[in-house]
Amino acid sequence: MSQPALLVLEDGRSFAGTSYGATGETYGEAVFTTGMTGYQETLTDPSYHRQIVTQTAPHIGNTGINDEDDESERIWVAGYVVRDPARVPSNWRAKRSLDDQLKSQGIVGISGIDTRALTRHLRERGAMRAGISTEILDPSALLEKVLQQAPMVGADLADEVTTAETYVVPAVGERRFTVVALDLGIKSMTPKRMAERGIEVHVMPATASLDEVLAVNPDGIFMSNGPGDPETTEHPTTLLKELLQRGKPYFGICFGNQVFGRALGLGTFKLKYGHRGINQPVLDRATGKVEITAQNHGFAVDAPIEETVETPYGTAEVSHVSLNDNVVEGLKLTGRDGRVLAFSVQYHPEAAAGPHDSAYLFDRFVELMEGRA
Ligand SMILES: NC(=O)CC[C@H](N)C(=O)O
Repeated sequence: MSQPALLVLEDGRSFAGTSYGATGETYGEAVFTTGMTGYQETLTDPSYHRQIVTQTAPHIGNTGINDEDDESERIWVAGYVVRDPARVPSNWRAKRSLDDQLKSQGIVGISGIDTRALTRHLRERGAMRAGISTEILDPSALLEKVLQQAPMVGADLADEVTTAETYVVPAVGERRFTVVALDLGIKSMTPKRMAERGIEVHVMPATASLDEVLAVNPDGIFMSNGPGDPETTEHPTTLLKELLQRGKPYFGICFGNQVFGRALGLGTFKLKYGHRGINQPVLDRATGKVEITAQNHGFAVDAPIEETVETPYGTAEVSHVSLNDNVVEGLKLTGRDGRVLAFSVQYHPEAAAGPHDSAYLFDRFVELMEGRA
């Protein structure tokens, strides 16, 4: 039997719908993603921790849940909003339905609401706190609880998603390089993309010390995607400064781009409603090429696009920009001899789910470690 559910946004707008997934109540930042496919990867991406995710694609759950596509060991979204869930999943890899998966992991969702109206509202007013409940069905009572929640600005969440212990993803074939990947909420596809290129990846907790990192004698350093406000990330930023000082090649993705920006002395800021989806156009300013990229970020680096920035480690510049709104999508650090020392992107070259236009960036990381970049 379908049970009623209520979604309330912090500005008082509310949507009445039907329970989807687990019953109960949940709170988080309401955001939307424009991915037409890849809901399994979205749900299990640790960067969505504490976010209530709305899918703009109206029909979700068609291919069920399989045993291969998880990006981590659990669903991380705080809540899930879909227009019209599939009643019967159908795919040769499907092991169970999305509804059952949400239920078994205790993820509260809502269906049957006008997700276009919700998305337009978030686009006009910005991402904001929200709550979903199957128990409190009075909008003003739920709103009261929404207003008690902590906002995303100022949220330091790496410790809540990072690995407890270091683990090693072995290189496929011959080991050519050793990389330390600081886990700020890493997606499982990222070390796989490196391993495919002969990189042995030591995935370390977000709290790993400089000594622990150097003990592995890494050829390169990587920092992952992850949830929360980059302005709160003190330890990874300090660690990265120390590693850049030592001339370690660096590659960062998403949160790793924001940490890199901060290590270079740049600021970060919250975007109105962020970039989430697998159809986001990005310009590579050096080549003039456009990539269609997978993205999931609510914050961005504040850097001058046309100018270079002198830093203690070299010259920094914006390498990639969003073609939708000119937001910084990549950074590059160059030494006095013109060689690239470190780089990062705000989007997801591991692209799970997503287009593979940006896979070349993992090759660029290899070239960086070979001293050829
Ligand atoms: N996917 C990510 O790494 C997101 C980074 C950061 N939490 C943001 O929202 O911008």
